[in-house]
Amino acid sequence: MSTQEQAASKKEFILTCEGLNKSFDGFKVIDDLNLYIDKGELRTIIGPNGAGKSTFLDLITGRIRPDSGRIEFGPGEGVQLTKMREHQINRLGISRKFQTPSVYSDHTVYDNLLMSLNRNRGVFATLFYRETPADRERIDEILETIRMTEKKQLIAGSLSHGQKQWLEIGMLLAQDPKLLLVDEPAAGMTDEETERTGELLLSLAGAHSLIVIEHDMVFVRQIATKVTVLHQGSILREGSIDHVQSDPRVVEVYLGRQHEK
Ligand SMILES: Nc1ncnc2c1ncn2[C@@H]1O[C@H](COP(=O)(O)OP(=O)(O)OP(=O)(O)O)[C@@H](O)[C@H]1O
Repeated sequence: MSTQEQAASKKEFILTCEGLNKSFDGFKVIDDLNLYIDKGELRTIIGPNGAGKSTFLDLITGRIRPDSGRIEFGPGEGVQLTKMREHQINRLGISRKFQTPSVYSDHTVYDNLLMSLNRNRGVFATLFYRETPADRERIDEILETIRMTEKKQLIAGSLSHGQKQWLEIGMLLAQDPKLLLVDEPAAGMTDEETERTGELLLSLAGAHSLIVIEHDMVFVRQIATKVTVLHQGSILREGSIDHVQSDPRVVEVYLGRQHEK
């Protein structure tokens, strides 16, 4: 689809980024970026180190502000994110999962999910809160989604790296996000964990929209329907995994250099 066609069908997009720019100390990290994410889509973003992938997620979540450009969230006349604060953007339903898992190590898997479910109730209310049957049902549902029902009474600190990552994804799901931003989920995982993570992310698409940043091309192939290749802060190529993997420019600036790392 051309940029004009994309702009014309904007009503369907969960995220619309147009003319986005961001420099650090005069160095352009995001360069006139136009990027559109469909509602329910799982988009994978790849690209060399320093291409601006993490910066792009920072701009969406309000961690940093763009120098210029628009980021709209939601179909139709979306909400303009660029002037909002991080917690306001989070409350709209945009959640980010960083590379390192962050769970409450001394608590059980179940309690971690319960605490996430209660996050919006505030600390004081949470201290004295007893879960309702609806909460228990929701937690059971999430446990099933992340395939950790049998692990629910385990202390989170005793889980494997992969299990911690799935738990954290579950904790984000407890907040019912519309858009999930996931930073290198397969990093540090075994092949089996990587595959399960791919299955999990694929199962979330549709009901949620997802942007996944990843370097592991086996994993990208497993999850990717549409891949965006970011290079020097703008889109180098976009399309199916086969399309981008066979593109000489993508091979030149990224795939051909991966083994050098
Ligand atoms: N807060 C900051 N201040 C100054 N420079 C920054 C800041 N954040 C990022 N950069 C620079 O911006 C460029 C893009 O970084 P970014 O982390 O977005 O790349 P990336 O595509 O995520 O790379 P990687 O694959 O290595 O994570 C890099 O040159 C980085 O050093």
